[in-house]
Amino acid sequence: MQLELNKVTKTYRGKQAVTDVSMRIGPGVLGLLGPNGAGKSSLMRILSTITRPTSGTVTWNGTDIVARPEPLRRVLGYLPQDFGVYPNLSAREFLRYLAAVKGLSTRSAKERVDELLELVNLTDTGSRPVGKFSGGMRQRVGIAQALLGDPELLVVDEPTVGLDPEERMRFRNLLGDLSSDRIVILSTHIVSDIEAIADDIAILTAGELRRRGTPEELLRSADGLVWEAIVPIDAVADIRQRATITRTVRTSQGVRVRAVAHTPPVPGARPVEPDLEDAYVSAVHTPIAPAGVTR
Ligand SMILES: Nc1ncnc2c1ncn2[C@@H]1O[C@H](COP(=O)(O)OP(=O)(O)OP(=O)(O)O)[C@@H](O)[C@H]1O
Repeated sequence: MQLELNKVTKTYRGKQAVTDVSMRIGPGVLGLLGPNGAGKSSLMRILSTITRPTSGTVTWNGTDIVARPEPLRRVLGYLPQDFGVYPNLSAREFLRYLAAVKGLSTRSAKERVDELLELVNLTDTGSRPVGKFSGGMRQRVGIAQALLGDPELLVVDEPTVGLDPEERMRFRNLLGDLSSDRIVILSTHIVSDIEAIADDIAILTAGELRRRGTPEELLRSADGLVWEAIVPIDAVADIRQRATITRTVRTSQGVRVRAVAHTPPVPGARPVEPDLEDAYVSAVHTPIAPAGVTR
């Protein structure tokens, strides 16, 4: 089970959305992290064979997915960012309909849909119209439809947008559970979405792969770049000129500022251990990946 990208580039009318991305992806959860407009959806649409790369190649177990998309499509589950439902159908009807479109026989569709409703915890609400579902419930229908064919490759594009904190957590756990025997690629701009479940993280900015590694490797890449200081409130704007602020907390002595920078952003700032959020910010704001971090 291996997906390999080699110098993948996507250009829309002269504008580059993805530039020269090369990665080898194996089983487990790959968290694709990047700010809005970084090219995550474009990359995921390419991996899902919805869009072709402008140049570069993608292979699935050695087979080029542009020249021969079928082997990948047979084992692919895809939850797009703008997943649409038929609001008047129940979750059960909707999933059975999609199973029929996928070519499952009526009998196996019935069994598979019941199994999936159970897996995403919608058995009790499976007969209600999807239009009446909360965002989290709809996303769970989305995951169920992506799992209809028991995919080896599951691609989910920003699945936690619009979910409340509890739904986010449930959704993350579900994706984590699904990753044991398949490749799960999950895109997000929120570090905490992938922190607990991704053993492999790729950070994309302005179409380019800035970092790739395990959470530990990414943390190491931000070593020596994270600072904390307590400053008067009117000094915060000044720090912002010299560093990327990742957090501010008001305290009785002033504002505790946490910032990413190559040098102390104010005299007396103390170096602190990076967390994944710091590592992400430093990757986005540091143009060149240190040696050894890009796989
Ligand atoms: N079909 C398209 N036509 C023209 N430009 C596009 C198209 N799709 C994406 N883009 C542009 O390509 C760049 C990357 O967009 P993409 O949607 O891939 O990024 P993203 O990281 O998924 O961001 P978001 O989370 O905001 O969707 C953006 O500048 C976007 O405007």
